[in-house]
Amino acid sequence: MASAFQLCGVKGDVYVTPRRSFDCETRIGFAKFVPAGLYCAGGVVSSEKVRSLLSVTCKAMTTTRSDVVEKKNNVIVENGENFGEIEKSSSYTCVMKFGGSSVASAERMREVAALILSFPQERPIIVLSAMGKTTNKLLTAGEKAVSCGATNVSIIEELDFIKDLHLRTVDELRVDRTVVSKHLEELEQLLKGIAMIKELTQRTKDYLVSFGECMSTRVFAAYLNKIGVKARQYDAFDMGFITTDDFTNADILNATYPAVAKRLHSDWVSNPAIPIVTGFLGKAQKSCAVTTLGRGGSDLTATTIGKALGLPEIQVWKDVDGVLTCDPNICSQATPVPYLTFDEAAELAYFGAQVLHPQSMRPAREGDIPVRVKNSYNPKAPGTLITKGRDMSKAVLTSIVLKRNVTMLDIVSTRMLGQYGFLAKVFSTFEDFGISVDVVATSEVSISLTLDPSKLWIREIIQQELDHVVEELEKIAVVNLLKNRSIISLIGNVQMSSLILEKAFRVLRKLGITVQMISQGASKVNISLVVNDSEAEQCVRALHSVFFESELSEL
Ligand SMILES: Nc1ncnc2c1ncn2[C@@H]1O[C@H](COP(=O)(O)OP(=O)(O)O)[C@@H](O)[C@H]1O
Ligand SMILES: N[C@@H](CC(=O)OP(=O)(O)O)C(=O)O
Repeated sequence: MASAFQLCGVKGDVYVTPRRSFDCETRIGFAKFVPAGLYCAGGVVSSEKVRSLLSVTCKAMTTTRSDVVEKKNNVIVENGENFGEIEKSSSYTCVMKFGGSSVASAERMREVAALILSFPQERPIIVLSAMGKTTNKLLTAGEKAVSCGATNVSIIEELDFIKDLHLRTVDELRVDRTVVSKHLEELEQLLKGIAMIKELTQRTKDYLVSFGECMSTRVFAAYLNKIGVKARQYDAFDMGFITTDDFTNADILNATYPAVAKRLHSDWVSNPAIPIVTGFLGKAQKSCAVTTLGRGGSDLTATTIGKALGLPEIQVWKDVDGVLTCDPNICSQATPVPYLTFDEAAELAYFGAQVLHPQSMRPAREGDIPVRVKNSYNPKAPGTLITKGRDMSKAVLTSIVLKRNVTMLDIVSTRMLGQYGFLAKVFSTFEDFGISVDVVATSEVSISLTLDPSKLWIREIIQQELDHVVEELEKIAVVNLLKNRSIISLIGNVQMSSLILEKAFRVLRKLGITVQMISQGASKVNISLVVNDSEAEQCVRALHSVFFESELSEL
């Protein structure tokens, strides 16, 4: 049965008093991570939930109203009812993912270790990406190997860079070089193999880039063990991450959840150690080869583990103060967004905000596990908390996202088919060619749509596929293919769509921009506008000023 509480906390403390009000399960976690100062939140949570969360998250509990909830010798009593012993959770309390920039050097790894240890009440699972730009360097090395000849592999600049980075890091951390030396040798052998067969398949690409995460996690685990913190390295492809065989963009299969939970639980029970897991990687269900989850896929690794273990919180540590109102590389004035819903975050990620992997919100939403986006360079910043719901009554616009280099198709029916037949034929054509569609706007006899560029990254195939699609559609329609377009997504409260559109179009009219397509999805959190690539950044900056930079909001 649900009981009513108000929770106020400083780090490590939770005060519980009676109150009605909103869902606060996630705010308990918030109190936990505010490094200094007071935070208050009210909420309705079940007694059971409070008990389990407190047991996990709080070092100490202090009561402000001892008649309601108190802690006596580790026993929670609520309104006189005894809920029994507060049990420390037997295994993990959260998952913490650190991206490439967070573990880019020995110094950064030391800082991340210190950061993890600054939460002594946590028993985290750590997910790491490859160090810095290692993934890009590996891909470039692979492409160079295709044409450089087997005898020239050792002089590929990127291979040198990767060797130097990892050897320098282990030396600086004073861990044994053997931690990475075998992988570095194998990497060179692999590049020689690619050079000999003069081909870099999608499957080989995945195996190639896996060296990045395999090495960063080994280095970090060795460092933790060296400083006396027991850690255990895991390759995701050997610990239960089962995926489709879609190399370079594999989907995680449901069998992953029980397999990962079982492995992590049983290892903890038999020999507790902090797990250090490779992000981004999996094992293909059919071929058993190493797969990757798409660029930025370590976020998805983290949320998958969070769901598998039903953890109270998933943390993704980045190099920015959370999800921002816009890409800071486009708008230097972008500011952190304190709260987001899973839907908003998913839409934002899908429509191109690099900060989160497009699929990463799915496991968190399914498991209803709060995701906190934090800055490993600035841990005191509150970051962004992503949950199922938030107070939208005052929300207008949350964030502006830009997706560049999009291909758009205008398809006008020649009326050879009826309306239903026309729409069905158009979409079945895309299905037949395995091309996914992003934004759609339709009228009775015409459709405008954009194609998802992430699915179209092998250039030669794109053109060929597009030619076939157009050829097929021209049997029933006049087709106009428009390249170099951008989607500007306005993520926010679509209940306010009239206000958002009024403001947005005022700005765009002032700039003399023609919007070529507009779409408001059923998700109710996103309005998408399509403009020319060449005008897009200027539009985004102007929209950002009008919505987020108050002194210019009268534009
Ligand atoms: N809306 C946004 N909010 C925050 N960061 C964004 C946004 N859009 C783009 N970015 C970029 O995403 C980067 C963080 O994502 P990413 O590089 O994948 O992090 P990591 O490698 O640490 O996981 C930031 O440095 C920033 O440049
Ligand atoms: N290393 C992989 C996976 C990843 O998630 O990286 P990051 O967390 O640095 O975005 C990539 O670069 O895509």
